Amino acid sequence: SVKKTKEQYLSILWARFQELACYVVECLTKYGICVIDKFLGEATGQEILKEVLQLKASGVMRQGQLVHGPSSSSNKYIRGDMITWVDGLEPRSENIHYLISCMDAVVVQCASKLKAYTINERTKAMVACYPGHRTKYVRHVDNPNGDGRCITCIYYLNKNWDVKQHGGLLRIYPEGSDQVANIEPKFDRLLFFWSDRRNPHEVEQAFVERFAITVWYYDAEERAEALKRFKAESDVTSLKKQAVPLNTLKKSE
Ligand SMILES: O=C(O)CCC(=O)Nc1cc2ccccc2cn1
Ligand SMILES: [Mn+2]
Repeated sequence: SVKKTKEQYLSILWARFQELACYVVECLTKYGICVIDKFLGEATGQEILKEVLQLKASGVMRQGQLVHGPSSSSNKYIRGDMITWVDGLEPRSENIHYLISCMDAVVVQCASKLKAYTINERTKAMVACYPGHRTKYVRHVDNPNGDGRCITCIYYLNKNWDVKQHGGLLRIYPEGSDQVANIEPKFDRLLFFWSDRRNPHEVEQAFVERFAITVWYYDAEERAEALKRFKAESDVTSLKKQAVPLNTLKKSE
């Protein structure tokens, strides 16, 4: 019956995410970075790309604002990405929602193996487009001051990407090492890295459109600390609003 096959499908998916999680935890622990290729397969990746292109066509994507900078023309020389935040429940976003659920399913399995963290929340998904014409993102740290984010998870959507022609290479400079990680923003590629000062990174100038979907996962303890600190400084509800509990593919579902 259909129900049977759906349950079988989900249990196969769940077993695969358990396997992936072991690899992710091993890589993160050893290198602080982990790349998984062919995460969802050609067809699903294609559907997600279609939904992202629709988002772009709908005009909701805005110039990425610097966290602490006024919006000025110089921004595009610091970060040229156009972004929009989605929770995947928007109309015509079923495949983006599926991607986020799969990211959550892998991270939930990792969480139980990452003793140093308690990961139970994440941001919404940030859909980013570098419009090309030499837009880039200067070297930065995602979470330099302990705002609670511990893992950055990026899914790339760029078919037949060739860095030599198209640019857009993500370069990560792991702290304390003279090695640089050069990550090509390849289609259906999933990337994890620690969000803190261990992983300064930059996006080299892109000559053609470059799409990615990013989710940041919170460590409960660091997040609680940050909220306490922010309570003194600003309206905490805005920060509270940003956190989403992980929507995992329940085994029983
Ligand atoms: O697309 C990539 O390969 C990575 C791009 C990247 O680092 N994006 C990014 C985007 C951000 C948006 C808001 C706040 C912090 C942010 C930090 N990093
Ligand atoms: Mn970043």
